[in-house]
Amino acid sequence: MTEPVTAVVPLRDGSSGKSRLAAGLDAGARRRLVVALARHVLEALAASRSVARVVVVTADMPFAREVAARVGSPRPGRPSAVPTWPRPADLIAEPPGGPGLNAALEHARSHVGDGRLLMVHADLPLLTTDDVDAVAAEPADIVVATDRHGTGTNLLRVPAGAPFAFRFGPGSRTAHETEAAAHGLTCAVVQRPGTAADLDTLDDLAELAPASATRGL
Ligand SMILES: Nc1nc2c(ncn2[C@@H]2O[C@H](COP(=O)(O)OP(=O)(O)OP(=O)(O)O)[C@@H](O)[C@H]2O)c(=O)[nH]1
Ligand SMILES: C=C(OP(=O)(O)O)C(=O)O
Repeated sequence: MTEPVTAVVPLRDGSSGKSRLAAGLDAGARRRLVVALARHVLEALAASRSVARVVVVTADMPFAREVAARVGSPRPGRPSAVPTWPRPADLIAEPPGGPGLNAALEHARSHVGDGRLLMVHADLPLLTTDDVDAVAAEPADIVVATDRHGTGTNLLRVPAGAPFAFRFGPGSRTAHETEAAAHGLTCAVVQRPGTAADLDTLDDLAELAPASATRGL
């Protein structure tokens, strides 16, 4: 039996995110996409056996509440991913004017207790419960689920109390491996279709558009 994780989902505000799509999608379309992607990720986490608690850390509480309220509700023509919503996400406000993703995750870590944390980006349209359970079960101290290029980090599992600094950003896969080694922690790198496909660019959108979380947008 896998020791459960607390999933931590960083969610940027409702207007500035997905800026790399601005050349092809207007602000309203980007917002709808961010909502659909985040909803998909939160539903996958909620339905995963290995997730005990879901936390969203955000600078935009009204937006996060709007996203969380849609989780588990039926979509027209599609069965609900979570027929009975088992665990609503807890929302944590990051400090105003905070310097970005790593600081937001650090803030979330200081608010959740012991155990194992699983940081999960909110832009993974193919993420499944099996993916989440596989990352949770990986036998290592640190688990990096890298992106399709093998250079980034889409999910990161850490022991809550470990002296491990988050290094999300360009080259974060290597940075996280280096950080693990510096603290004598074992590190596994995983790459599965559902964990590797993050939607950042217009090319990603074209490729992933038929996926469940982005279909029809
Ligand atoms: N709470 C919080 N989450 C963030 C922040 N920056 C990015 N995120 C989240 O981190 C994850 C990865 O985001 P990125 O792909 O780096 O950024 P993005 O806003 O989605 O897209 P770009 O604007 O194109 O970089 C997504 O879940 C974002 O919502 C931040 O400053 N605070
Ligand atoms: C933040 C990261 O990725 P992206 O901005 O591409 O989502 C990362 O890979 O560490």
